[in-house]
Amino acid sequence: MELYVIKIGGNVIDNSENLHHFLKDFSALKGYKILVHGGGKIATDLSHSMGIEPKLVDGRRITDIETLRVVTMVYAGLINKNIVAQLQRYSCNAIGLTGADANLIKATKRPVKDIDYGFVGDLSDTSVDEEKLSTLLKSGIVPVFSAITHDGEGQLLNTNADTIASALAVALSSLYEVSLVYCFEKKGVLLDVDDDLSVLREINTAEFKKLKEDNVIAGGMLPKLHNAFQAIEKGVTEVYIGKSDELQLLGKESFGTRLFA
Ligand SMILES: Nc1ncnc2c1ncn2[C@@H]1O[C@H](COP(=O)(O)OP(=O)(O)O)[C@@H](O)[C@H]1O
Ligand SMILES: CC(=O)N[C@@H](CCC(=O)OP(=O)(O)O)C(=O)O
Repeated sequence: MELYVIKIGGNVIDNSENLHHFLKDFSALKGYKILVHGGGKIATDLSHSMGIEPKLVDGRRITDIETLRVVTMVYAGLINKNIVAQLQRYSCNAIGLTGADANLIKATKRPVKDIDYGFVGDLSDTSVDEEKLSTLLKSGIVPVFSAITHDGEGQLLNTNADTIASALAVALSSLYEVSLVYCFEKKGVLLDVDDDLSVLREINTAEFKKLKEDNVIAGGMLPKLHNAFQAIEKGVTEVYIGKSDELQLLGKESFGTRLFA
């Protein structure tokens, strides 16, 4: 049985027109599906307006207790519930979740090494309860995960949404043929970040390494591809990175970049 795990990034969520276009196409996808959303840009903007200076290291947010409050409100509240309401409008019976709900994703607070990331959760191969998630899917419900997890001891944790999508895809690979799709505002992995026509239709691990060395791939694309390649190594059937308003092209050659081992 096939399952789509689709992640939508913060730049798309921040643009209501693009978000609606994406959610309409997501609703129209047939079969089992899970949506994972970020919202980093909105959390950053709101932090600024609350006088809390956002700090990110290699795309990961340093999450002190104040920041944890902001991201919980923004990701698990505002964004998650809006997305669920929009999906209901398109007759997609979604349920909005954090990892704490039904204990679906348990994380471990990142240990302090050179940097103290604060309340940031890391995932392991046993973090996801795939059996319980599968029960939800089989009852016709579409899970929508925000970037909030928990440690099982009462502590909420902020976890990168790309990582959550990858961990869900890997865990559910034992039960489904999983396609993991990262949707964002560009056409895929680009040779020139400002030119959508420069999209690479395929990349493998060796090419990724070379593109990294040549600084063709940078910023948020680095952890995204790292998560994506990990998913392939751990048994996910197919992984794509592509543009949020082209989801209807999924399964055709013209959608985004496909990753190979
Ligand atoms: N080679 C590349 N191809 C596409 N995007 C790239 C590339 N290198 C860097 N990027 C940047 O990575 C960003 C995506 O990462 P990020 O902002 O973390 O995504 P999201 O929040 O949607 O998960 C793009 O907006 C783009 O500016
Ligand atoms: C720990 C950590 O960095 N968490 C992320 C979670 C949100 C996210 O991943 O959002 P995008 O997909 O929009 O980047 C953050 O707070 O930015």
